[in-house]
Amino acid sequence: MSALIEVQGLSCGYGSKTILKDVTFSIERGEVVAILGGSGCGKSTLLKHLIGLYSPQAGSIRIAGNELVGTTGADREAILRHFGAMFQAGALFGSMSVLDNVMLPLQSFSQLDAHAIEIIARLKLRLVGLEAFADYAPAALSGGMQKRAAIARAMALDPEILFLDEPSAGLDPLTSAELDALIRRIAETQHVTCVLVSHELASIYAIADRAIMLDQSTQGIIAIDTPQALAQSSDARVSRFFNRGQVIAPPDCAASEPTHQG
Ligand SMILES: Nc1ncnc2c1ncn2[C@@H]1O[C@H](COP(=O)(O)OP(=O)(O)OP(=O)(O)O)[C@@H](O)[C@H]1O
Repeated sequence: MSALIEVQGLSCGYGSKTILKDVTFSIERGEVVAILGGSGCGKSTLLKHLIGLYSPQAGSIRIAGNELVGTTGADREAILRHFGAMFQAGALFGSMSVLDNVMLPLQSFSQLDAHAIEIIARLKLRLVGLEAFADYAPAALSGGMQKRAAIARAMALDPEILFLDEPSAGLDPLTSAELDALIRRIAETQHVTCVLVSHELASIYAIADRAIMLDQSTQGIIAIDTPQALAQSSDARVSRFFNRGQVIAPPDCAASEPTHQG
Protein backbone atom coordinates (compact mmCIF):
# COMPACT_ATOMS: atom_id res chain seq x y z
CA MET A 1 0.00 0.00 0.00
CA SER A 2 1.33 3.47 -0.85
CA ALA A 3 2.18 6.05 1.80
CA LEU A 4 -0.54 8.45 2.92
CA ILE A 5 1.59 11.51 2.08
CA GLU A 6 4.10 11.28 -0.77
CA VAL A 7 6.18 14.35 -1.55
CA GLN A 8 8.44 14.14 -4.55
CA GLY A 9 10.88 16.69 -5.95
CA LEU A 10 9.12 19.52 -4.15
CA SER A 11 10.59 22.99 -4.63
CA CYS A 12 8.77 25.80 -2.92
CA GLY A 13 9.08 29.38 -1.81
CA TYR A 14 7.49 32.75 -2.34
CA GLY A 15 7.39 34.43 -5.73
CA SER A 16 10.72 33.80 -7.39
CA LYS A 17 12.45 33.14 -4.06
CA THR A 18 13.08 29.44 -3.44
CA ILE A 19 13.15 28.27 0.19
CA LEU A 20 13.24 24.47 -0.29
CA LYS A 21 14.60 22.61 -3.32
CA ASP A 22 13.86 19.11 -4.55
CA VAL A 23 12.46 17.75 -1.31
CA THR A 24 11.32 14.11 -1.32
CA PHE A 25 9.83 12.11 1.56
CA SER A 26 6.80 10.05 2.45
CA ILE A 27 4.69 9.60 5.57
CA GLU A 28 2.82 6.42 6.36
CA ARG A 29 -0.71 6.19 7.74
CA GLY A 30 -0.75 6.58 11.51
CA GLU A 31 2.72 8.09 11.79
CA VAL A 32 3.49 11.17 13.85
CA VAL A 33 6.21 13.08 12.04
CA ALA A 34 7.96 16.22 13.26
CA ILE A 35 9.52 18.78 10.93
CA LEU A 36 12.64 20.26 12.54
CA GLY A 37 15.39 22.69 11.74
CA GLY A 38 16.83 26.06 12.57
CA SER A 39 14.87 29.27 12.40
CA GLY A 40 14.02 30.29 8.85
CA CYS A 41 14.90 26.96 7.22
CA GLY A 42 11.40 26.56 5.82
CA LYS A 43 9.48 24.36 8.26
CA SER A 44 6.30 26.42 8.14
CA THR A 45 6.75 26.93 4.42
CA LEU A 46 6.77 23.17 3.91
CA LEU A 47 3.72 22.72 6.12
CA LYS A 48 1.79 25.44 4.27
CA HIS A 49 2.58 23.81 0.94
CA LEU A 50 1.55 20.38 2.24
CA ILE A 51 -1.90 21.68 3.12
CA GLY A 52 -2.26 23.48 -0.20
CA LEU A 53 -2.14 27.06 1.07
CA TYR A 54 0.53 27.79 -1.52
CA SER A 55 1.35 26.19 -4.88
CA PRO A 56 4.89 24.80 -5.14
CA GLN A 57 7.39 25.91 -7.76
CA ALA A 58 7.90 22.28 -8.79
CA GLY A 59 7.17 18.75 -7.67
CA SER A 60 4.36 16.58 -6.48
CA ILE A 61 2.35 16.16 -3.27
CA ARG A 62 0.17 13.07 -3.25
CA ILE A 63 -2.36 12.53 -0.48
CA ALA A 64 -3.75 8.99 -0.32
CA GLY A 65 -2.61 8.60 -3.92
CA ASN A 66 -4.28 11.81 -5.15
CA GLU A 67 -2.16 14.61 -6.60
CA LEU A 68 -2.73 17.90 -4.82
CA VAL A 69 -0.46 20.08 -6.97
CA GLY A 70 -2.36 21.57 -9.88
CA THR A 71 -5.65 19.95 -8.87
CA THR A 72 -8.58 22.35 -8.71
CA GLY A 73 -12.30 22.44 -8.00
CA ALA A 74 -14.16 19.57 -6.38
CA ASP A 75 -11.18 17.19 -6.68
CA ARG A 76 -9.02 19.62 -4.69
CA GLU A 77 -11.75 20.11 -2.08
CA ALA A 78 -11.97 16.34 -1.68
CA ILE A 79 -8.23 16.14 -0.94
CA LEU A 80 -8.32 19.08 1.47
CA ARG A 81 -11.10 17.36 3.40
CA HIS A 82 -8.46 14.85 4.59
CA PHE A 83 -6.81 17.68 6.56
CA GLY A 84 -7.23 19.34 9.90
CA ALA A 85 -4.80 22.12 10.77
CA MET A 86 -3.77 24.20 13.71
CA PHE A 87 -1.53 27.16 13.05
CA GLN A 88 0.12 29.43 15.58
CA ALA A 89 -1.62 32.42 14.07
CA GLY A 90 -4.82 30.46 13.39
CA ALA A 91 -6.25 31.36 16.74
CA LEU A 92 -9.81 30.82 17.83
CA PHE A 93 -12.37 33.45 16.92
CA GLY A 94 -12.50 35.61 20.02
CA SER A 95 -16.06 36.79 19.52
CA MET A 96 -17.43 33.23 19.53
CA SER A 97 -17.69 30.70 22.36
CA VAL A 98 -15.37 27.71 22.40
CA LEU A 99 -18.27 25.49 21.31
CA ASP A 100 -19.16 27.82 18.41
CA ASN A 101 -15.52 27.76 17.30
CA VAL A 102 -15.57 23.96 17.13
CA MET A 103 -18.98 23.89 15.42
CA LEU A 104 -17.82 26.30 12.69
CA PRO A 105 -16.10 23.76 10.38
CA LEU A 106 -19.09 21.42 10.71
CA GLN A 107 -21.49 24.24 9.82
CA SER A 108 -19.33 25.27 6.88
CA PHE A 109 -18.43 21.89 5.41
CA SER A 110 -20.94 19.25 6.55
CA GLN A 111 -24.57 18.70 5.68
CA LEU A 112 -25.46 17.80 9.26
CA ASP A 113 -28.34 19.46 11.10
CA ALA A 114 -27.73 21.85 13.99
CA HIS A 115 -28.43 19.22 16.68
CA ALA A 116 -25.95 16.71 15.23
CA ILE A 117 -23.34 19.45 14.80
CA GLU A 118 -23.60 20.42 18.45
CA ILE A 119 -23.32 16.81 19.61
CA ILE A 120 -20.20 16.24 17.49
CA ALA A 121 -18.60 19.51 18.60
CA ARG A 122 -19.19 18.60 22.26
CA LEU A 123 -17.62 15.18 21.63
CA LYS A 124 -14.55 16.90 20.17
CA LEU A 125 -14.34 19.12 23.24
CA ARG A 126 -14.55 16.02 25.41
CA LEU A 127 -11.71 14.49 23.39
CA VAL A 128 -9.47 17.38 24.50
CA GLY A 129 -10.87 17.57 28.04
CA LEU A 130 -12.76 20.82 27.57
CA GLU A 131 -16.40 19.71 27.66
CA ALA A 132 -16.99 21.85 30.75
CA PHE A 133 -15.71 24.96 28.96
CA ALA A 134 -17.97 24.89 25.89
CA ASP A 135 -19.65 28.20 26.68
CA TYR A 136 -16.49 30.07 27.63
CA ALA A 137 -14.98 32.79 25.49
CA PRO A 138 -11.54 31.75 24.21
CA ALA A 139 -9.92 34.64 26.09
CA ALA A 140 -11.19 33.17 29.37
CA LEU A 141 -9.13 30.01 28.81
CA SER A 142 -5.46 29.48 29.61
CA GLY A 143 -2.95 29.27 26.75
CA GLY A 144 -2.85 25.47 26.95
CA MET A 145 -6.64 25.24 26.95
CA GLN A 146 -6.84 27.51 23.91
CA LYS A 147 -4.47 25.17 22.07
CA ARG A 148 -6.62 22.19 23.07
CA ALA A 149 -9.74 23.99 21.82
CA ALA A 150 -7.95 24.72 18.53
CA ILE A 151 -7.11 21.01 18.25
CA ALA A 152 -10.78 20.17 18.89
CA ARG A 153 -11.71 22.52 16.05
CA ALA A 154 -9.07 20.97 13.77
CA MET A 155 -10.54 17.54 14.58
CA ALA A 156 -14.16 18.62 13.97
CA LEU A 157 -14.44 17.02 10.54
CA ASP A 158 -12.58 13.84 11.55
CA PRO A 159 -9.53 14.52 9.41
CA GLU A 160 -7.21 11.75 8.38
CA ILE A 161 -4.20 14.04 8.77
CA LEU A 162 -3.63 16.66 11.44
CA PHE A 163 -1.11 19.42 10.68
CA LEU A 164 0.18 21.38 13.67
CA ASP A 165 2.52 24.36 13.44
CA GLU A 166 4.49 24.64 16.69
CA PRO A 167 1.62 23.46 18.89
CA SER A 168 3.47 24.07 22.16
CA ALA A 169 4.83 27.52 21.27
CA GLY A 170 4.44 29.90 24.19
CA LEU A 171 3.48 27.22 26.71
CA ASP A 172 5.34 26.43 29.92
CA PRO A 173 7.08 23.01 30.02
CA LEU A 174 4.36 21.28 32.07
CA THR A 175 1.49 22.53 29.88
CA SER A 176 3.55 21.71 26.82
CA ALA A 177 4.06 18.14 28.05
CA GLU A 178 0.31 17.79 28.64
CA LEU A 179 -0.38 18.99 25.11
CA ASP A 180 2.20 16.52 23.74
CA ALA A 181 0.46 13.69 25.56
CA LEU A 182 -2.89 14.82 24.17
CA ILE A 183 -1.59 14.97 20.59
CA ARG A 184 -0.04 11.52 20.91
CA ARG A 185 -3.27 10.14 22.41
CA ILE A 186 -5.38 11.67 19.62
CA ALA A 187 -3.04 10.25 16.98
CA GLU A 188 -3.32 6.78 18.49
CA THR A 189 -6.98 6.64 19.49
CA GLN A 190 -8.42 8.54 16.53
CA HIS A 191 -6.03 6.93 14.03
CA VAL A 192 -4.88 10.31 12.81
CA THR A 193 -1.62 10.82 10.97
CA CYS A 194 0.10 13.83 12.46
CA VAL A 195 2.60 16.23 10.88
CA LEU A 196 3.92 18.93 13.16
CA VAL A 197 6.53 21.64 13.22
CA SER A 198 8.39 21.77 16.50
CA HIS A 199 11.51 23.27 18.06
CA GLU A 200 11.08 21.55 21.38
CA LEU A 201 13.25 18.48 21.92
CA ALA A 202 11.06 17.19 24.74
CA SER A 203 8.01 17.38 22.45
CA ILE A 204 9.81 15.71 19.59
CA TYR A 205 10.85 12.78 21.76
CA ALA A 206 7.39 12.55 23.34
CA ILE A 207 5.36 12.72 20.14
CA ALA A 208 7.26 11.87 17.00
CA ASP A 209 7.77 8.46 15.45
CA ARG A 210 10.10 10.10 12.95
CA ALA A 211 11.51 13.53 12.31
CA ILE A 212 12.41 15.32 9.10
CA MET A 213 15.27 17.75 9.56
CA LEU A 214 15.54 20.70 7.18
CA ASP A 215 18.60 22.86 6.66
CA GLN A 216 18.68 26.42 5.41
CA SER A 217 22.07 26.29 3.69
CA THR A 218 21.21 23.21 1.63
CA GLN A 219 17.55 24.27 1.23
CA GLY A 220 16.46 20.71 1.83
CA ILE A 221 16.25 17.66 4.05
CA ILE A 222 19.47 16.64 5.75
CA ALA A 223 18.07 13.72 7.76
CA ILE A 224 14.93 11.64 8.29
CA ASP A 225 14.81 9.08 11.07
CA THR A 226 13.51 8.39 14.55
CA PRO A 227 14.39 11.15 17.03
CA GLN A 228 16.54 8.65 18.94
CA ALA A 229 18.53 7.82 15.81
CA LEU A 230 18.89 11.49 14.87
CA ALA A 231 20.27 12.27 18.31
CA GLN A 232 23.07 9.79 17.56
CA SER A 233 23.67 11.18 14.05
CA SER A 234 27.23 11.62 12.89
CA ASP A 235 26.11 14.72 10.95
CA ALA A 236 27.25 17.67 13.05
CA ARG A 237 24.26 19.81 12.01
CA VAL A 238 21.83 17.16 13.22
CA SER A 239 23.63 16.25 16.42
CA ARG A 240 24.06 19.94 17.27
CA PHE A 241 20.28 20.38 17.12
CA PHE A 242 19.71 17.36 19.36
CA ASN A 243 22.54 18.10 21.76
CA ARG A 244 22.03 21.82 22.21
CA GLY A 245 24.54 23.62 24.31
CA GLN A 246 27.17 21.00 23.67
CA VAL A 247 29.13 21.27 20.43
CA ILE A 248 29.56 17.73 19.19
CA ALA A 249 32.34 17.45 16.65
CA PRO A 250 31.77 14.83 13.96
CA PRO A 251 34.20 11.90 14.31
CA ASP A 252 36.31 12.79 11.26
CA CYS A 253 36.92 16.37 12.51
CA ALA A 254 37.58 15.50 16.14
CA ALA A 255 41.27 14.82 15.67
CA SER A 256 41.97 18.18 14.04
CA GLU A 257 39.87 20.27 16.46
CA PRO A 258 41.55 21.80 19.50
CA THR A 259 40.10 20.40 22.72
CA HIS A 260 38.82 22.56 25.54
CA GLN A 261 38.61 20.14 28.38
CA GLY A 262 39.10 20.77 32.06
N1 LIG B 1 4.71 34.85 3.06
C1 LIG B 1 6.04 34.93 2.85
N2 LIG B 1 6.54 35.68 1.84
C2 LIG B 1 7.87 35.76 1.61
N3 LIG B 1 8.81 35.12 2.34
C3 LIG B 1 8.37 34.36 3.37
C4 LIG B 1 6.97 34.23 3.69
N4 LIG B 1 6.84 33.40 4.75
C5 LIG B 1 8.10 33.04 5.10
N5 LIG B 1 9.00 33.62 4.28
C6 LIG B 1 10.46 33.43 4.33
O1 LIG B 1 10.73 32.06 4.08
C7 LIG B 1 11.82 31.62 4.89
C8 LIG B 1 11.39 30.40 5.68
O2 LIG B 1 10.36 30.81 6.57
P1 LIG B 1 9.57 29.75 7.46
O3 LIG B 1 8.60 30.53 8.28
O4 LIG B 1 9.06 28.66 6.61
O5 LIG B 1 10.75 29.18 8.35
P2 LIG B 1 10.67 28.33 9.68
O6 LIG B 1 11.70 27.27 9.54
O7 LIG B 1 9.28 27.89 9.93
O8 LIG B 1 11.15 29.41 10.73
P3 LIG B 1 10.82 29.63 12.29
O9 LIG B 1 11.35 28.43 13.01
O10 LIG B 1 11.56 30.86 12.61
O11 LIG B 1 9.33 29.77 12.41
C9 LIG B 1 12.23 32.81 5.76
O12 LIG B 1 13.33 33.43 5.14
C10 LIG B 1 11.02 33.71 5.72
O13 LIG B 1 11.40 35.05 5.83
